[in-house]
Amino acid sequence: MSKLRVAVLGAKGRIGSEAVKAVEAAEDMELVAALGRGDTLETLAASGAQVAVELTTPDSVMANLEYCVGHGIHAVVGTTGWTEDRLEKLKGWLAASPGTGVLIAPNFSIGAVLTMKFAQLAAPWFESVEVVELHHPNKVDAPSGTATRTAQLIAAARRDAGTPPAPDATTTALDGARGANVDGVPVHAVRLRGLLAHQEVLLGGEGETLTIRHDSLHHSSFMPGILLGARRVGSAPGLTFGLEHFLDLS
Ligand SMILES: NC(=O)c1ccc[n+]([C@@H]2O[C@H](COP(=O)([O-])OP(=O)(O)OC[C@H]3O[C@@H](n4cnc5c(N)ncnc54)[C@H](O)[C@@H]3O)[C@@H](O)[C@H]2O)c1
Ligand SMILES: O=C(O)C1=N[C@H](C(=O)O)CCC1
Repeated sequence: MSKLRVAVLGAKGRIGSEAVKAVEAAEDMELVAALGRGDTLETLAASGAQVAVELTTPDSVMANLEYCVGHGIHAVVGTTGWTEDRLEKLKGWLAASPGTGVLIAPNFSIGAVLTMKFAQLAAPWFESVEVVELHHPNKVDAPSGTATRTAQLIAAARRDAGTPPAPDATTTALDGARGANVDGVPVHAVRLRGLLAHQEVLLGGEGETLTIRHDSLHHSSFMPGILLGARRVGSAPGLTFGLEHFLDLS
């Protein structure tokens, strides 16, 4: 059987370099290109890549995806920075390239995907909910893509269930003291040397609290999700947002 031809964008980065190793080690895949900043995207088409794994930076991801989708190359995207505007633009490119698939995964680790699922399930049952994400200090964006998505899913679950807003008597606060407001859910971002990627969802009700915590201790935690995404994305034309859709969790 022929191997899946995979390219990695952001190949010299923290997660990209790990993805290069994972693709090289996968028996059903061939690494056909490994691009860093400044390398020409034409290498992708010339290499015959079927899937591009996009692990660059929020300022690079759109141009890379425009090229991939325009050339019918499926993409598995871990890069953060997704706004409604960006998603609409991407959907426009995909509409013009029927058959091409893009998976955007705010987090490729199974534990983080399950954290989001558990948080969604628990959110309507507690008066209060806040998200704390903790990352390495080299991370350029805050809050994390995972925390933003988690808060959005929590907010949607509470809205669907008719849960009232969380109580909060704060009338005076230093800027930022109550975190960022993501769809009404406070999200707090910690940057600390020694950490990689961690998240807590704190839920509180009368006389009880529930804490859902996930820790990615090594970039290897993201690799099974990336490889799964690369294997599945070609059979999922259009945009898929969230690895859970390939895990049959939703
Ligand atoms: N979804 C997930 O599970 C997951 C996990 C970890 C990191 N991330 C995200 O992945 C992205 C990368 O994270 P990182 O920690 O590896 O960052 P990093 O800065 O270590 O790596 C990014 C790399 O991309 C390169 N790059 C920038 N523009 C490029 C371009 N146009 N073409 C090719 N390469 C380019 C940079 O030079 C750098 O080497 C971030 O957005 C991060 O939040 C996602
Ligand atoms: O290290 C990073 O940067 C990470 N980014 C993603 C995010 O913003 O959620 C996933 C976790 C690691």
